[in-house]
Amino acid sequence: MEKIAVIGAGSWGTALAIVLADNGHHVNLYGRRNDQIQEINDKHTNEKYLPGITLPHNIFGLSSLRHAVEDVSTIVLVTPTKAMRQVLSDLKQLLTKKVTIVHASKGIEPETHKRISEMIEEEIPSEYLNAVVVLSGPSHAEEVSRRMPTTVTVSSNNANAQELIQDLFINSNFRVYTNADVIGVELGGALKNIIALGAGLADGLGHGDNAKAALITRGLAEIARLGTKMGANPLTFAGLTGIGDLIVTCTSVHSRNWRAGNMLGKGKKLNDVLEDMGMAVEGVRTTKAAYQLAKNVGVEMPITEQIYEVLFNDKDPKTALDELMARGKTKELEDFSEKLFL
Ligand SMILES: NC(=O)C1=CN([C@@H]2O[C@H](COP(=O)(O)OP(=O)(O)OC[C@H]3O[C@@H](n4cnc5c(N)ncnc54)[C@H](O)[C@@H]3O)[C@@H](O)[C@H]2O)C=CC1
Ligand SMILES: O=C(CO)COP(=O)(O)O
Repeated sequence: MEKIAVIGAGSWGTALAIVLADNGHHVNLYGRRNDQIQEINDKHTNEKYLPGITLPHNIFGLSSLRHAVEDVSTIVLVTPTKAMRQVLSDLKQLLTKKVTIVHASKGIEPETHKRISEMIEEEIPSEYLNAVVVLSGPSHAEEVSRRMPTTVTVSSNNANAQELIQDLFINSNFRVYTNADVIGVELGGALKNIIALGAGLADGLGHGDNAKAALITRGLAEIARLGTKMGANPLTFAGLTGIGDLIVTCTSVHSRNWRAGNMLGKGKKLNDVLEDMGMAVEGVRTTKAAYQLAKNVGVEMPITEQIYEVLFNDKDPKTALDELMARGKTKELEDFSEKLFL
C-alpha cells in the first residue's frame, strides 16, 4: 500500500483516484474548491463530475496542496493543460524529496508547443524529480468509475518507473500496457482531441458514418505525420494511445471534445459551447498549438487547419468540411509509405 497524491478532482482525476483506491492505496485527492472537498469526505461523492458514483473510503479529499503531497513519492497530475504551469510552479515550492510525477492530461501548450512531460521537466528541478510517466489511452472517466473494462498505456524514459506505475494502476478492470515512446504516446493523446472536434462537427451537420470513418482514418494520417516529424515511433499511432483513443473520442457521447464539436456543427458559437460544457475541452487549445507547430515544421494537416478556421476565424463548419472534400487529388498510400514511414 502506498500513499499517492492525485492533483485535480475533476472527472478524470477522480476516476483515477478510484482505480488507485481499488488497488488498496491511500489516495490524497487535491481540489481547489472547499465545498467539493467537503462533499468528497462527507458524502463520498463528486456529483458535478461523476454523478451517481460512490467513492471508496480510502480516497481523502484535500484542499491544501501542501498537505496533499506531504510524504508521498508518487504524484498524479490530472488538471487541464492550461493549469499545468501554475500547478507545477506551486508544486515546486512544496517538494522536499524526489518524486515520480505521473500525468494523465492530454494537450499541447500553444506558443511553446511543449508536451506536458516537457513542461514538468522544465518546471520541477531535477533534484526533486525521480521520473516523469505519462498515462494515456482510450478511457472515459464515466466508464472507468463504473469499473468497466478499460486499457491504457504508461510511458516513460525511465523503464523502472514505467513498470512501477504499471503495477500501481493495473487491476482486472483497468489493464495497463507499457510503451517507451513518450513522444508518440503524448502526441497521440493530445492530437486526437482535434479530430474528435471534427467528428462532432460532422455529426452536428448531419453527416453520416462514412464521414466519421474518413475523419478518423485521415485524422490518424495527419496525427502520425506530425508525430513522426516530432520524433515519435509511427507504430505507436496504431496502438491504444493512437487509433484506440481516436476511436473512443470520435464515437463516444462521453467525449467532451465530440460534444463541443457537435454543438458547433449545430450552429452554436464557441464561447457559448465552452460555457455550456463547464469542463475541460482540451482540443480547442491543442488545435491552436498543433496548427502553429505544423506550420513551423512544414507538416500538412488539412483537418486541423479547417478545425482551426472554425474555432478561431469563425469559419462556417459546413464550408470547412466541404473544403476538405474538395482538396486536390492525392494518393492514400503514398502519403503513408513515402511521407510518413521513410
Ligand atoms: N474526463 C476524461 O474521461 C478524461 C480526461 N483526460 C484528461 O484529463 C485532464 C483533466 O480532464 P477532466 O478531469 O476531464 O477535466 P474536468 O473539467 O472534469 O476537471 C478538471 C479539474 O481540474 C481542476 N483544476 C483546474 N485548474 C486547476 C488548478 N490550477 N489546480 C487544481 N485543480 C485545477 C478543476 O477545478 C476541475 O476539478 C484533461 O487534460 C483531459 O484531456 C484524459 C483521459 C480521460
Ligand atoms: O481522452 C479521453 C478519453 O480517452 C476523454 O476525451 P474528452 O476530453 O473528449 O472527453
